[in-house]
Amino acid sequence: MLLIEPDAVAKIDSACITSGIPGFALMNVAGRAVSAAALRDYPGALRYVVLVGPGNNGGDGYVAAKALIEAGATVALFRLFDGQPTTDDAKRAAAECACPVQKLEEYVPMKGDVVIDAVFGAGLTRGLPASLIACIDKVQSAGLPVIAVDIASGVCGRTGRILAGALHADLTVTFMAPKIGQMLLPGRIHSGRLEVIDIGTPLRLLERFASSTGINHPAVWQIYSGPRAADTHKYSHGALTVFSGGASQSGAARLAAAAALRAGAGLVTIAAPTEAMAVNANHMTAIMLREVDDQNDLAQLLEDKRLQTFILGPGFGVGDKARDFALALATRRLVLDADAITSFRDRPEDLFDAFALGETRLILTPHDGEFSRLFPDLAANQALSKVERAQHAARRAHAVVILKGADTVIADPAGRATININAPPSLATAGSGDVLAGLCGAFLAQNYPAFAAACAAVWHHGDAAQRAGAGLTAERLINFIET
Ligand SMILES: NC(=O)C1=CN([C@@H]2O[C@H](COP(=O)(O)OP(=O)(O)OC[C@H]3O[C@@H](n4cnc5c(N)ncnc54)[C@H](O)[C@@H]3O)[C@@H](O)[C@H]2O)[C@@H](O)CC1
Ligand SMILES: [K+]
Repeated sequence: MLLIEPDAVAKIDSACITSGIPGFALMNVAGRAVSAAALRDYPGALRYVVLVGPGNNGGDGYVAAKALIEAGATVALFRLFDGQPTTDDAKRAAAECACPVQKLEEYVPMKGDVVIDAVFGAGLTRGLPASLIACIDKVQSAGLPVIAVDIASGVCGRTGRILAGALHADLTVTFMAPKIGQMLLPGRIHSGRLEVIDIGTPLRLLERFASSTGINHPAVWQIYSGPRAADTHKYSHGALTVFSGGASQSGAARLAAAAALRAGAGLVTIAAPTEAMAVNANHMTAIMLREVDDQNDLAQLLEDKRLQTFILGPGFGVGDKARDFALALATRRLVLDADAITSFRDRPEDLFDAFALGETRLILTPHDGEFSRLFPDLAANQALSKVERAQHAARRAHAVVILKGADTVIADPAGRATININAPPSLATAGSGDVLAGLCGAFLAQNYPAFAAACAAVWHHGDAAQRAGAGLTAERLINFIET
């Protein structure tokens, strides 16, 4: 699904005007859509309270207030102090709205009020004024329902961050396409339910100005996921090797391996050190086992050219061995997770250089902590959104980066990115990351390009968790993977 950045809103607006679609016509559709949503969702409201700001977001608010009055509703309109309309369209909308204007400071919440937030939209450039923050506190502590126009005031449409105070909306009526800041946290939480209204912007303009970031969706990998041919062979469906840690840390590799098998990898092998052979053998049936202690053993293993895909990290332990193994695997496809990521803390460029040439074949799966060990400067840069951090990291590492969290972002070195939105909070459970690494390996082994493999893995991870429901454990999650 398309996403847009706040900067694009103004560009689309002026391109519409050039195409003969006046901005005021768009504003009219937008404002009327807000009014319709308010009447539909809150037909029992005693009063609709419209809060308006100085720009076109305020303009939408005047249009909504006018439409609500025409529908016979009781409406009160409060304007941000110093918030006289500044744009021609907003001036016209204000002039056409018969509702008396009061100062924002004068608003006293009453039971039965439904608040419509049309103070700031895509044009918010700095933290909210004190009078608005005070008003937000009043609204929020009165527990009134809030409908945000385009985006909840105070949420940055690019980063999803709160610049200084922000409303919590129950419903956001947004226009053209969702904004990136409505998909990233905490902006997604502040948006409440999101309704996207087509206000008549031509699709060609939307596509021209849309972000290279989209919502993660099966369309990204669909073309690689067709049914297996009748003459299929387990090697043609991907031989995947997962490295196990020592005897007491081998569970993580088994979770990854089991998830990979479930997600369609043809042949899954655990490569374990001698001390972990027995424990792995006792816990596995369909998964093969191979003894690999050191670099010599690994070199021997790599002589088998059918083995093209590897997972290194879950339960593996931090240190030289993880680093040496990763570098030895640099000509193959590799999912680098957990401890193996941390192992490059002191010399991340060794890893990045090793995978610099040829097709993208490295997938990194850091959570925030691991990310900050490999990319400390990007992690500390508060100006960057989570999407931008992942994009910069992917370019630098010549890798697909899965920056995990409740709003996982997947980015590739070419600048493509998706934001995943199907993961329930229950996924924050021990071993869940190992299952994700296994899914990445499974799709990579089935010859999906790295970006498609990562997107598919993250989506199926969330999808399985949704179907598994409450009481989620990593073992249970694997049983709900359906590809
Ligand atoms: N295609 C379009 O572009 C359309 C845009 N529409 C609406 O227009 C909105 C964007 O309009 P604008 O670009 O006018 O942006 P806003 O309505 O968000 O407001 C921008 C104004 O607020 C001021 N401002 C920004 N941050 C401030 C702060 N912290 N304190 C005080 N003042 C601040 C700016 O100087 C500017 O005057 C969208 O969100 C949407 O609601 C709709 O009318 C439909 C069509
Ligand atoms: K708003």
